[in-house]
Amino acid sequence: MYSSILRERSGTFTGTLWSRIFSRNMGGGPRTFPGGLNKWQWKRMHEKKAREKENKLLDQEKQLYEARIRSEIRAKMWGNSDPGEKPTAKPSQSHGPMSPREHIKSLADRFMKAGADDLWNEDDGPVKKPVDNSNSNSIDSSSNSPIDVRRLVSGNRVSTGSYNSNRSFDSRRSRGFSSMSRGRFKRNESSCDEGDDDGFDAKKLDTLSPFSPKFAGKKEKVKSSRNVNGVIRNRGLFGQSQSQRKFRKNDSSTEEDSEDENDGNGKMKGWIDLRRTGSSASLGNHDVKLTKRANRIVTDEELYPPLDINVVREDLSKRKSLENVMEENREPLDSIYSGKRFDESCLSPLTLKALSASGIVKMTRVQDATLSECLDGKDALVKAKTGTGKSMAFLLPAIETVVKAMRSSDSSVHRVSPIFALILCPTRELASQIAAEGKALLKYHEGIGVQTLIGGTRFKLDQQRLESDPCQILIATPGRLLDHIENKSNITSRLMALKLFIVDEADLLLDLGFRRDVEKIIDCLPRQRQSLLFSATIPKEVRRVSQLVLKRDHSYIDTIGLGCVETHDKVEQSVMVAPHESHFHVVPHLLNEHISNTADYKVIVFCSTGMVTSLMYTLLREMKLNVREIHARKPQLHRTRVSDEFKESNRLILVTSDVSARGMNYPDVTLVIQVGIPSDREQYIHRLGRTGREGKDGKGLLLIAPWERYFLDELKDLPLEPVPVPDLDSRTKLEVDQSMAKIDTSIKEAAYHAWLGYYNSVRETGRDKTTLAELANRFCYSIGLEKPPALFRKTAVKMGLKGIPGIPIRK
Ligand SMILES: Nc1ncnc2c1ncn2[C@@H]1O[C@H](COP(=O)(O)OP(=O)(O)OP(=O)(O)O)[C@@H](O)[C@H]1O
Repeated sequence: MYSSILRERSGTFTGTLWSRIFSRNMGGGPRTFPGGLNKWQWKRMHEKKAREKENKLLDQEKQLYEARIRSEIRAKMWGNSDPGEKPTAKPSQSHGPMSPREHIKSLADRFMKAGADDLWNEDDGPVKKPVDNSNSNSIDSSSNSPIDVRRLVSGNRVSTGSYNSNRSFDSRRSRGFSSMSRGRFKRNESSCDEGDDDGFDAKKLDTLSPFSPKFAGKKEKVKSSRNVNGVIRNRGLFGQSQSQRKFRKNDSSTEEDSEDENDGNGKMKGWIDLRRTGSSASLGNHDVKLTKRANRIVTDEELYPPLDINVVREDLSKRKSLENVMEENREPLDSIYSGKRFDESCLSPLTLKALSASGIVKMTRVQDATLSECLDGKDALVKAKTGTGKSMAFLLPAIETVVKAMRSSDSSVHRVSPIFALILCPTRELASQIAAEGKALLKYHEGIGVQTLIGGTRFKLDQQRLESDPCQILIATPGRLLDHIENKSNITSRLMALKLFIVDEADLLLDLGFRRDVEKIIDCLPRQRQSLLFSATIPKEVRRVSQLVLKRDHSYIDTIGLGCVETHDKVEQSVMVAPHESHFHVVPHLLNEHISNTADYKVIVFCSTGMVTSLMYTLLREMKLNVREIHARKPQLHRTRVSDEFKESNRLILVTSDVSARGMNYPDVTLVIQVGIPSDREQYIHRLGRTGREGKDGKGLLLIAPWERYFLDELKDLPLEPVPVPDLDSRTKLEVDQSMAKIDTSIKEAAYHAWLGYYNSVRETGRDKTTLAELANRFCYSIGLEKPPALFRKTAVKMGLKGIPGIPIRK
């Protein structure tokens, strides 16, 4: 479904993780998985297993840590750093720590080397020599004065003023561990080791032993044993000791700071800080030497250092909340959104501002899947379900292309103002709708304009409009654009600067009806351009002819996925098979039923042709239903007005032909009724797609005659439920008959001719002309005509109906 994003490049499928998983698991492979699981159950099962595994690993890590602490403490008790060795009575002099002076000198040497900046970390700072007040013989007690390592080793850097400690710390931090991994590292690295531990406080121990519950409650005891020698190994590198925090606050330490550290609990800090002055990388071998400290006596308290269970809890809760945040951001599998935000993309700030002004934050799956590819300038053929934001998916790259082109192009080079992005779409209403969306996205981009070139308006007015207003993005229907190209308006020269060519509803525009026009338009465009084709349906033939527009190495981005249904799960689909004669009775009945069950109803009724639409509209209007009509025979002004009205309102019925089937975004349509078979499977999907947009619910009903059943074969992979023909009460029947009787005969005759023309053009029904004539006659009687109206001879010849019984010809 949505989350399966398949990319095909030059015949090979590549792409995101999911596309790879699906291309492996789904593409040509089984649709169900062991245990009869479907792919989502299979995926969820594996995600759960991964989580469990991760938790198990964390537990193991804790246990290992505890074991390690215990074994090291045991070793200290025996006076040997290696738990496996025999206990020794005296500390080994050969492994004693180097003196602080030596240590600092080695650090200084290392830190002063060219390019050693990045060896500094936030722990580099004022340290002082630890005071040996117990049995340690390994520390040089002669030097008591505080030592600022940074000052010591980087005097010249400080004096030149080029060293910014804070900046250095931040950059270090940003390169370093995440807080979680730091935390975990801290636990692993902070083990007890031999060495001076004078002044070593319980807080330090807290961070050392976070796991074993038997250590809890020993804190007080430890406080009383501060004079016990002991160093926390590497703790200074990753732990958050008090002195570190203090140091971070004021990295150029004062004498006062140092004095504080010299007394009481601060005694050991000096030594710890000294150890903290370099990363393990910076310390190199010196660090190794330091860890091999003289043995010392370990008290009971130290043997069982207090476990701060709160630290563990905090760690775990942090981890949990992180998981929760991730879980929250994860979109449900049937959501149209991907979870990615627009501000994570590289759209220009003004576009982002416009998006957020419209309340648009998250990308839909198709936008997420295509945006980076489109912004990279690659050609793409994109397939995504209806109402999932394809228009925005191509408008955003169009805007960014214009922004880039305007930034780089010298306006004096162009004699005429250039059009950088051209969008072709099949209908006038769709062009206007895309233009409106484009204008909203261009709200903050001054000097960038979007214009339409659509039929039904005056040619001259088009030209004036194009010249007076800025227009770098042009949205056009093929016929009208071709008119302009062929009439040698300056559109051809303006198109020479074109960078991006987009074809919306690409399968329709590359189909025979439009292909000629599209080919002629392409001939006028520069060859060096990016091209994008979008549609909710892309049959195989269209993939083949897409080469007309796209480069050979284009991407194929399919957010629906191989083998997945192209319609929305949330849209209930049903089919009703009723005799043709009863269709004009059934439709009002269904509408009345829906209206009484749905407070805010909004219904679209699709009819096969404009004239049949007109007849249906007139009938429903006669029956006092709140109804509007749009079809190609209506003047453009009427079409625009009705389209806008239907967008804004509810409790309205729109009767329409296929002019409204594609792309039209009428929000919150509750029911789509298709009367008679659509021209093909794709058209069924697009008509149905007027409901259930933006992930909402919807209903669709296909009403066909028994002889149209063959068409269901084309939809057999879609979840269509057969529903019975309703019992029509005599009152409704009478009401329909009376209303039909009131309708002008010319409307009915036109409807008959249109009906005949439509079914004659459908391959399956047009083959057998005699049967077609019989069916047409039945239709004719069902709409209240006494006899079929005659055809013009020329028309009959064209349709292959001349001489067919039941088809009268005009004398
Ligand atoms: N990221 C987004 N967040 C919220 N709403 C969005 C987003 N992207 C698009 N929309 C809205 O979703 C609606 C449907 O979008 P659009 O008409 O582009 O769908 P479509 O995929 O082109 O449909 P069709 O296949 O019918 O042409 C529009 O109202 C649009 O403004």
